[in-house]
Amino acid sequence: MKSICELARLVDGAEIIGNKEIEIAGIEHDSRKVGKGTLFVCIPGVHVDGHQFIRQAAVAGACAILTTRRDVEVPDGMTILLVPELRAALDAMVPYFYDYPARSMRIIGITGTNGKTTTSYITRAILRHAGYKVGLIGTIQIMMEEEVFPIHNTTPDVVELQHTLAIMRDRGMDYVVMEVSSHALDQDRVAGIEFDTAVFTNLTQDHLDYHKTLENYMLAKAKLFDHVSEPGVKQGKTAVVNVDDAAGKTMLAHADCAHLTYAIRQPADLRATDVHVLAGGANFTLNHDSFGTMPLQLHITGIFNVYNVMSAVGAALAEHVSPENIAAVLRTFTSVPGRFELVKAGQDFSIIVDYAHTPDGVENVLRTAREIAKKKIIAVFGCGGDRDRTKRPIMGRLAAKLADVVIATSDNPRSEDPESILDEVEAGVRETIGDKHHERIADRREAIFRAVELAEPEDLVIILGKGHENYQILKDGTIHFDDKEVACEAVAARREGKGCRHSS
Ligand SMILES: CC(=O)N[C@H]1[C@@H](OP(=O)(O)OP(=O)(O)OC[C@H]2O[C@@H](n3ccc(=O)[nH]c3=O)[C@H](O)[C@@H]2O)O[C@H](CO)[C@@H](O)[C@@H]1O[C@H](C)C(=O)N[C@@H](C)C(=O)N[C@H](CCC(=O)O)C(=O)O
Ligand SMILES: Nc1ncnc2c1ncn2[C@@H]1O[C@H](COP(=O)(O)OP(=O)(O)OP(=O)(O)O)[C@@H](O)[C@H]1O
Ligand SMILES: N[C@H](CCC[C@H](N)C(=O)O)C(=O)O
Ligand SMILES: [Mg+2]
Repeated sequence: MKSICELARLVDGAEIIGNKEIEIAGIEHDSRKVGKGTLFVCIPGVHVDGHQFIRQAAVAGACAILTTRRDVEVPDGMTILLVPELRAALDAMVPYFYDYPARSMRIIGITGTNGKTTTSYITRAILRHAGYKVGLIGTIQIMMEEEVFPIHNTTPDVVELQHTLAIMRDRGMDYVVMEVSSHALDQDRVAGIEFDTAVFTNLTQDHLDYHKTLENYMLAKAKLFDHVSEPGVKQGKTAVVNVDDAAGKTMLAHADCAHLTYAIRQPADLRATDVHVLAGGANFTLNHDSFGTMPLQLHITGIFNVYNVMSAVGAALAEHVSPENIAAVLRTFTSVPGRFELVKAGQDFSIIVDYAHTPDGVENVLRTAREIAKKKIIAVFGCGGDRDRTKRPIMGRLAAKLADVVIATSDNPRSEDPESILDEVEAGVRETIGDKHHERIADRREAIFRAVELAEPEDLVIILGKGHENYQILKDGTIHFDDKEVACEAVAARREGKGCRHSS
């Protein structure tokens, strides 16, 4: 509980209209989450204006609203906390409301186009093996030790994030490992968080719909390193940076703290040498002054995962985890849901489900697939709607170049027409295809069934873009959809000589 006056004092120019004596029991910007004594934050969003939900919030128990609009109408008895700028007000008030939870735990933030989720899972495993209680916040879910909670954004907004951190603190987490998306950095969702270790994985094209240029996108990522540089209550902060990536330099330039660099191709503090990518994993040697050399046989494969391992090891070293604990986890770590995940349904060919949804992701994953494939690669992939359109033909080109059979399909079309997305994907496919086998099937289920139907013994069917997702977002709503489930159904249907429509 905090008094509304306390909250108002945090914001220059704030004014309380109505009862000044009220106590605030919670802060929410979603009317559906409001309870008794809540301060309801009215956000004019992209889709709807939060001011429309004031009455609903009042019925649900909200005692006050936070707004920038003096002319707003509220039910009798409701207090208005009027501020000049909403985001700045939230950034000041919400961490204060929860007593700055991030100050009581060590926080590891991971940014970069690809590899954040994978790095976060490996880091979590290492820290837990070292005996710490770990919270995780990222694309797939929120975790507090073994307990799992749903999540809607990779990095939640400041209201949900601070609330989550407060619960983690109250449950005694020593560490929080969190993915920090470029949207979150641009929108200050991580305000009030003092990071102990900030990790940069890589920067390649994505989200140009939002950031417009790669430069803006890079500078948004660099804000994580501005955060880690800010003076605060924490000691011993470190920036862990991939210096094989050209943007690594920019991240380091923003990081006024200790640096721990990692690379395969460049000189760096932490290096992987003698890298061999195999079907079931990758063998390499890790080199760092603190332990000399560490020979490893990973159970996850692809050069990109060697980089993800180095990000996680860099974070663990920055947090002074012993090399023995690190090695023990790397030798046993098997998978991250939906990332290069093998689907075993008794078939005589391989099926892999992967979350590659950027040009770099598609390229990395298909190159890895090529290294391990015994026969043909049949790739099923699409591009999300309401997202960076410029990546569509590029992903089409890469799939056509690196797979033997391409089946272009829908990812999450969201509000867009699936066929128009496919037109843009196909433009890239056609440029590159030569005489390769190419099909276009908008229905993702049919596309997966078709790939399975086409597969011959020892082929590799690779289904890209949706990984762990168990839904598909269509214009008319969201349906249950799970690539792994559908792939298993397709194998079963093929065995029984049935088609796609018979087994749903
Ligand atoms: C562009 C963007 O960042 N949009 C975010 C924004 O949504 P919005 O502006 O559309 O909000 P809105 O739906 O119009 O709602 C406005 C207000 O009305 C409220 N409302 C709405 C309905 C209702 O019944 N009652 C109610 O009170 C909402 O809670 C909100 O406060 O505010 C929402 C609440 O915080 C976010 O969930 C939403 O993220 C959307 C879902 C999104 O897709 N974001 C993507 C682009 C994103 O942020 N992605 C990155 C990951 C990228 C990566 O890892 O590659 C991420 O961190 O997830
Ligand atoms: N280090 C990497 N470099 C390039 N591609 C990668 C890397 N790690 C993973 N990938 C590819 O990107 C996909 C997504 O990986 P992951 O979920 O770890 O990334 P992410 O950064 O969390 O993505 P998102 O931004 O959607 O949350 C993987 O399924 C794989 O295809
Ligand atoms: N964090 C990414 C995830 C993309 C996943 C892909 N399946 C899609 O829907 O485009 C985004 O929101 O752009
Ligand atoms: Mg992620």
